[in-house]
Amino acid sequence: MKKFINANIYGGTGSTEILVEGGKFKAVGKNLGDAAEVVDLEGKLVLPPYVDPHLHLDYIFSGLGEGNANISGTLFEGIQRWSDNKKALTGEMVRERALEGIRKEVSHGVQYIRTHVDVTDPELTGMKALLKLREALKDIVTLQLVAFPQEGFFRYEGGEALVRKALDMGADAVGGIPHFEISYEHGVESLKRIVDLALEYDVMIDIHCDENDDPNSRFLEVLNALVMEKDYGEKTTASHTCSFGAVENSYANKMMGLFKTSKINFVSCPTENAHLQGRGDNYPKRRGLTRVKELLENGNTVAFAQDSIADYWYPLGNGNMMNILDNGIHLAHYTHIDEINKALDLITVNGAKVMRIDEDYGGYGIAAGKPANFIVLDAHDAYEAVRERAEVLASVRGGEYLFKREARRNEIEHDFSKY
Ligand SMILES: O=c1cc[nH]c(=O)[nH]1
Repeated sequence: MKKFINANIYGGTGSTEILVEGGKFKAVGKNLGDAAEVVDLEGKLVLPPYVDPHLHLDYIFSGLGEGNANISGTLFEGIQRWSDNKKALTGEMVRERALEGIRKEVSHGVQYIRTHVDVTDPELTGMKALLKLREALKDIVTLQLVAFPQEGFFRYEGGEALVRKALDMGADAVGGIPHFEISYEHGVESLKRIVDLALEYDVMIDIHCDENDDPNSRFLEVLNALVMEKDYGEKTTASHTCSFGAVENSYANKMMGLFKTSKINFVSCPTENAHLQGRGDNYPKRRGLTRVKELLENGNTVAFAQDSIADYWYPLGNGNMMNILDNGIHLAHYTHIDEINKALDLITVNGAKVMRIDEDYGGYGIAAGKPANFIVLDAHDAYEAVRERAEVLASVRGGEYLFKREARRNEIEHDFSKY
């Protein structure tokens, strides 16, 4: 039995001690009694592990070594360049890239990743490699795989059959990209078939949806209607939905009521979409984000995600979810003190809801009976953590350290008090 004392547990329960046994939380509270090993957390903030609910592990570093890998900085150039490049893709390349991406994310406190895997490839190279890693790495990180037809469910010849094949192989969710199909009708039809597939295979849905600035791009409306009718909103995620940040309020207000009914989830990728969107604008220039704050106020789950690391869509990124959060709350004006105090939800519990970790993966959160997975930040409360973009000092999985490091924040030696 191991006891962690002097913890400041995120969410304000007032509990300061955590008892761990057999890889699970045995108790969370105060004065919990003796344990063979006692770890003093010195009042640091303890929270469930970071969740990255949207990452392209098969693309990571594909854009490195090419200078500016995407000259226009647009989604469409990214897709074209990837399409050209992926012809040379091997399983070993995917394995190496994904492992490096996972290593980075885990070193920043992530323990749960939903990765979209491009299945518009007759060999399904990415899916095969990532299925192996999902199993091999399960004690370190939970990987959830989305069968994602990057070049189109219909637009890519045989796309639909490849999505089905990936589901047969064991993908956890089905994806789509209706705004990239060749017409609005094709996009709508792709969504209908994707929802049917999800019901047939009993898997979650995660759609790259309206990743553009076009206020008339209405695939979110269609997706929402389809899953609302089937009562499947809680198992569905609309990713990106950038165009919803460009629509008129009168339309958005109508949709908010429907989202409330369907309970559909949203994933926003603040750094990626600030980079990719607004490229056709002069000034004023759109921010590229969906209506994060308003959707949260509406009661829908919204989570932030990294999306890309040095690939054909985005030249930066390092798997640090605190960086994503910092960018996201600025771009979304989620900066009232009450919002900052709960902003960590966007990279923890909200992502966990999107991935259904509590329901389908044995539990998420710091409570008795759940897997003893948590992280410790170099801060004493949530406000300090977000303001300082606090570093992750430790990541614990199944009660054991994945890593532990010394705080670096105050490492400067100079004595400023003398001035
Ligand atoms: O943002 C992204 C990244 C990869 N692929 C997409 O379609 N969109």
